[in-house]
Order: sequence, then C-alpha cells, then structure tokens
Amino acid sequence: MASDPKLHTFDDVSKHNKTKDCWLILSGKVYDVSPFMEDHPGGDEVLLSATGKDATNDFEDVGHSDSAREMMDKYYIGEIDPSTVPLKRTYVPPQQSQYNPDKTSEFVIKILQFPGASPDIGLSLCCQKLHQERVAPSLSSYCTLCEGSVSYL
Ligand code: HEM
Repeated sequence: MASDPKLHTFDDVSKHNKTKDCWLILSGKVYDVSPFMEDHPGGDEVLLSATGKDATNDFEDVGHSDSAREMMDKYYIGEIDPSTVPLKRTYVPPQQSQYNPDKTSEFVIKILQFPGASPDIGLSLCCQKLHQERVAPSLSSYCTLCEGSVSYL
C-alpha cells in the first residue's frame, strides 16, 4: 500500500531558499530542486526568486514544455499543507487626496512664470480644472469647455 505523501508547512518550505537548498511550491506540490539548480535552463536565480511563495504562476508563465513537466517527478518531495499558506494580500488603494485649490493656484502661477510662456495664453480656473486656451487674458470670459463664466489669471 502506498504511503501518504509527506505534508509540509509553508514556513518549513520557505526556509529552503538557498542555491544548494531550494524548495518550490508548484500546484500544491513541493519540489526539492537543489540538485537541479546548476542545470536548470532558465538559471538558478529564477528558481531562488520562486521560493517562499506559490510559484505556480511563475512556472506556467514561462510555458514549460512537457519534458520539463516530466522532469518534475524527480524532485517531488510531498504536498503543501494548504492551511499553512498565508492568505493572499488584497490591494487597498491609497485614499485620494482632497483637492486643494491653493496648490493649483501655485501651480498656475508657476506655469505663467515659466520662461518663454506665450503671453497670449490665458489659464482659466473654471470648474477648478486647468483649461488652457489661446485667448488674450482678460478679467473675465466665457469658457467653452465648462460653459461658464471664468476668470483668467
Ligand atoms: C521543478 C521545477 C522546474 C523544472 C523541472 C524546470 C525545468 C525547465 C526546463 C527543462 C526548461 C527548458 C525549457 C523547457 O523545456 O520548457 C526550463 C526553462 C526555464 N524555466 Fe524552468 N523549471 C522549473 C521551475 C521553474 C520556475 C519555478 C521558474 C520561475 C519562473 C522557471 C523559469 C524558467 C525559465 C525563465 C526558463 C527559460 C525559458 C527560456 O529561456 O525559453 N522554471 N525550465
């Protein structure tokens, strides 16, 4: 009767992350690829960078051949205990910073002060967007983009 495969914890597998001691997790299985490091056609560095995580996607992205997949049996040493694998982190986007009209004014002034800036470009502050139009600056005007009355700097 075949014995049950050895169950490895994620932390235990992750400790094997050196050139002469390298274990990988691929599709729930654990491989000790230490004897293969020098011979791996993709080099040893990619194997090292695939330690300490589920490397299935990295392995599949390369598009390994059938013969590469057959070779894997030689290095199989057991299964990963799924309950020990850390949950995937979800990306939480940083909070949008609040719009600060003062900063925009500073920005507009900087543009206007930019050497070589054409004197016939007026920058409107309508809708708090920076619409740039080739108009002669005047105190107030009508913005065709926002369809509203605006002031030009
Ligand atoms: C037990 C695990 C692995 C075995 C037996 C293995 C075997 C092989 C073999 C035989 C090749 C030659 C091309 C082919 O026949 O597909 C290859 C290429 C390659 N492998 Fe792996 N590999 C393993 C894991 C990995 C992992 C985890 C990575 C991580 C990204 C990786 C990255 C690469 C790369 C970048 C190449 C070169 C592809 C190219 O230049 O076309 N391999 N591997």
